[in-house]
Amino acid sequence: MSQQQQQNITTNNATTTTVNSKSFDEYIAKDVTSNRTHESRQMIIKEYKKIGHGAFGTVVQAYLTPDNSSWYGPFAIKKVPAQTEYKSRELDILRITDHPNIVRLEYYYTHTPPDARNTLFLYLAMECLPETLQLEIHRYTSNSLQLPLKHIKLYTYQIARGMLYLHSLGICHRDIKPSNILVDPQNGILKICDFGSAKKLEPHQPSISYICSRFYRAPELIIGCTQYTTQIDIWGLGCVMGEMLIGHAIFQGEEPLLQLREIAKLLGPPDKKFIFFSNPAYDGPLYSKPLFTGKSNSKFEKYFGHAGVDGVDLLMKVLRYEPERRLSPRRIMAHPFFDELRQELYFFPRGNSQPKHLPELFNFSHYELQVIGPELINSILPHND
Ligand SMILES: Nc1ncnc2c1ncn2[C@@H]1O[C@H](COP(=O)(O)OP(=O)(O)OP(=O)(O)O)[C@@H](O)[C@H]1O
Repeated sequence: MSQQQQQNITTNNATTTTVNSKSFDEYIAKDVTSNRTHESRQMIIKEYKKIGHGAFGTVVQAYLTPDNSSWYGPFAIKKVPAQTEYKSRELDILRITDHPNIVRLEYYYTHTPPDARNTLFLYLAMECLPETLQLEIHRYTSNSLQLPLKHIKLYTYQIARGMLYLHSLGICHRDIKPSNILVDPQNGILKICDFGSAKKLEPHQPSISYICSRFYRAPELIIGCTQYTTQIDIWGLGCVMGEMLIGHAIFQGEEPLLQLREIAKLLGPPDKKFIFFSNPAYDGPLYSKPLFTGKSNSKFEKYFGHAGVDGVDLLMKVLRYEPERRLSPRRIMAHPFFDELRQELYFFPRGNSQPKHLPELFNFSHYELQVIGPELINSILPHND
């Protein structure tokens, strides 16, 4: 690379990164608002590379500069069509959330790209993590390997901690799946991302049931329930944990209604009462005849036995038809499956023969301590004996 092609960039971590300026797409945004100081100013945005795209927009890695000399980033910038009549829920939620396991919004702005025929876009500049959990799972399965159990514990615990925070604010993510979970496999940090489907659920207010990606949809959503709770995310957590254990999605329905059949293959047939209370008008297939002989416990043991007794126990307490019987996030965090994280401080990141310190898992804020409550805190915190 020639001297002219190179450009030194000082990131907000005060490190210097050399990037190939040829691949940059550059533009000026007039009102870039900092989510830390709430001040707005003009900035130059240099897009570096595309790192993801989904149903609602694209995500690029980019750097920001107010003066062409100090550079901030890299950020993951998500571009979505700006909703002019009503405000973006994703922006509203990201602006108020502040938690180690929730992706952090650093800046936001609107801008009309030259090729967009006057369409206004909203840009969300978030902290950038190197991978999604989907990619991390794929790395292991494509090499016929299993994700180490300690990594599964580390990731599941952090999903539950992120959910504890979100749910305490009444926010339901509504699209929990491995591609919406960001990880840094080298330090074990996990953050939940993509709040494009998230909503603050109000008691007794209906919400649409056609939400969440098919393989991760809770049974009450499949049945058409519109008065669901944040416990739909707990179902998603169970599906993600199961996927980390077996290397592929655990319930792979070929079409929406067949999804319930896949669930019945593991849990047994759903109870009539559960169907009625989820949606009295449901007229889809019931799968009321057992699809296997024997007990559901032995099915769990057969598929997830390598998670150990505690792992199977946790999964069975999370993947339950009745939402109110699924464990809450704080009870998940207190489950003995995570005792290893409370006892041993180190883990081996992928590809490392040297152990590394686990990320901070118990640095609870005053708010989190209140949400956890005095009766559970001792089961969650590590013991010094
Ligand atoms: N903060 C981030 N750091 C790194 N990569 C990210 C970040 N945010 C998003 N991505 C990447 O971009 C992808 C799409 O982001 P996101 O899920 O927010 O968009 P979406 O349009 O809602 O997608 P989908 O329709 O798949 O839910 C993610 O799966 C991930 O690969």
